[in-house]
Amino acid sequence: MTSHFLSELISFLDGLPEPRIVMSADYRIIAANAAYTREFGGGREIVGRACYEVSHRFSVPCDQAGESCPLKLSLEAGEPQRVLHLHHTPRGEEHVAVETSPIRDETGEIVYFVETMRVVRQASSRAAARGLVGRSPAFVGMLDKMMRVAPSNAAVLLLGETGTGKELVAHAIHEASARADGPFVAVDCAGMTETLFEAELFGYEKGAFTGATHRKMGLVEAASGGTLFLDEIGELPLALQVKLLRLLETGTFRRVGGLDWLPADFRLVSATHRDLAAMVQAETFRRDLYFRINTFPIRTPALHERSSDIPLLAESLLGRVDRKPGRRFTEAAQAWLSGRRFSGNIRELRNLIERASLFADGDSIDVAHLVEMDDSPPAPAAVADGSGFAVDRVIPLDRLESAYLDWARRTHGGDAASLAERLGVSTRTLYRKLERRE
Ligand SMILES: Nc1ncnc2c1ncn2[C@@H]1O[C@H](COP(=O)(O)OP(=O)(O)OP(=O)(O)O)[C@@H](O)[C@H]1O
Repeated sequence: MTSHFLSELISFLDGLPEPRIVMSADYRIIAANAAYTREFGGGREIVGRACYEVSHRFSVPCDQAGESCPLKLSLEAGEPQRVLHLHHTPRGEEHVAVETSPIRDETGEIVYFVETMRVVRQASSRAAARGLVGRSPAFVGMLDKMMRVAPSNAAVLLLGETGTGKELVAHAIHEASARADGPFVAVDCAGMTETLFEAELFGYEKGAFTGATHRKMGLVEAASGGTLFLDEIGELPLALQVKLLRLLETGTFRRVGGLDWLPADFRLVSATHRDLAAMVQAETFRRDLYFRINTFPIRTPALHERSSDIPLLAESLLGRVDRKPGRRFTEAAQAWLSGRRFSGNIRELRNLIERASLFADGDSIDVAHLVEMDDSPPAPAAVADGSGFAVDRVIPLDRLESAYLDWARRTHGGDAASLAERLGVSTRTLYRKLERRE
C-alpha cells in the first residue's frame, strides 16, 4: 500500500459532505476529513489518537469496555458494519450512527477502515425541549432499529404499551426518512365506523352523501409524498381491515362517490398496544393485513425496562410542561420518581410532573409535591402478608429488606437483571442479598 494511495483516499474523503475518518486496524485515526474536523474536532488534535479515546474517553477498545466495536466487527466480517454509539462530541454526548467499511489493497488484504459518522438528530441523550430522549440500553436498541429502517420505504409496526412514545417514534422515523419534507399524517383508528373511515381516509366527492357540499381530500391524499401513521391499528374492525388491505395491495384508492382510482403515495407506519400476533390467531385481525403492515416491527420499551432513563426523562418533561422555566427536581424527588412504577409509562410520568409543577410554588420540585399530586393507589409501603406489603410498626431494617425483596420478586415479574436495575443495585448485589436470607 503506497502513501500515494492513502493521500488520494484522504483527498477523496475531504470532498465528501459527511464526517469521515480513516483508521488503521490498531484503532488509530490516520486522517479525518474536513467535515469530521468541523463537526467532531472541537479544536482538538485528532490524528494519531485512538478512536475509543476520542469518542468514548475509554482507555481500551470499545469491545473490551462492553460496547460493540464496528472496526472489529468489520474486520471479522470483511464488510461494512453499522452500530449506534453514544459519543463524546464538542456539544456533549450524542447518539451517533457509525458505519465502518474495510479498505483493501490490490491483493485484497484489508489495510484501512473508513468510518462515517452521522449524528442522530431525532433523539437526545441529554435533557431536551422536544423529541425523544433516552440513553438506556433498551432505548438505544430501539433507536438503532428506528434509524436502520427510517431511510427505507418499509412498512413499520410499532408495538408497545400505552404511553411508551409510539407516536413520537413514528414522527422521528418520518423525520429521518427521505420523506421528511413531506407531510406526516396521523390517523387514530380507534372508534372508526365504516362510513367515517372511508370518508376520512379516502375523502369524498361533492354530493356523495347528504352534507357533502364540496369535494374533500382524504388523509391518504393529504399524506402524499410523506408518512401515514395509523395509530391503534389493532382497534380496526374486520370490515375496515379489508378496505385498508385493498389500499395497501393496490396502492390506489377511490374517493367516496368518486369513479376514478387515484394513486396513493405514502410510507406506512402503524402502532398498537395490542398483541396483534395473538389477534391473528384469534382471527380478530387479518393475517394478510398483519404481514402487509409488519415488514419491520419495532418494540417501544416500557418505562420499567428503561428505568435508568427516568431522571433524564423527568428533567426533559419538566422543561416541557413547567410554566416557570429553569426549575429542577430535588435529588430526593428524582430518587422517588425512579423508584415508582408507572404503568401508564412516559405519559403517566409526564402527567404527574405537570401536576406537581403546578402545585409547587418554589424554585424546585420536591417529593412532597409529587406525593401530593400522585393519584395512583399508594404503593405498598412496607411487611408481606401474602397479598401485599404493609408495615404497621417499627421493625428491624434487615427484616424489612428481606420482606420487601420477597414482595418485589413476586410483584416484579421480570428476570433478576431487570429487578436489580429497578432496585438500583447490581445483579451480583441482588443475588447476595437473596442468598443471605435463604
Ligand atoms: N423517549 C421519549 N422522550 C421524551 N418524551 C417522550 C418519549 N417517549 C414518549 N414521550 C412523551 O410521552 C407521552 C406519550 O407518548 P406517545 O403519545 O408517543 O405514546 P404512545 O405509545 O403513542 O401512547 P398510546 O399508545 O397511548 O397512543 C408524550 O407526551 C410524549 O411526548
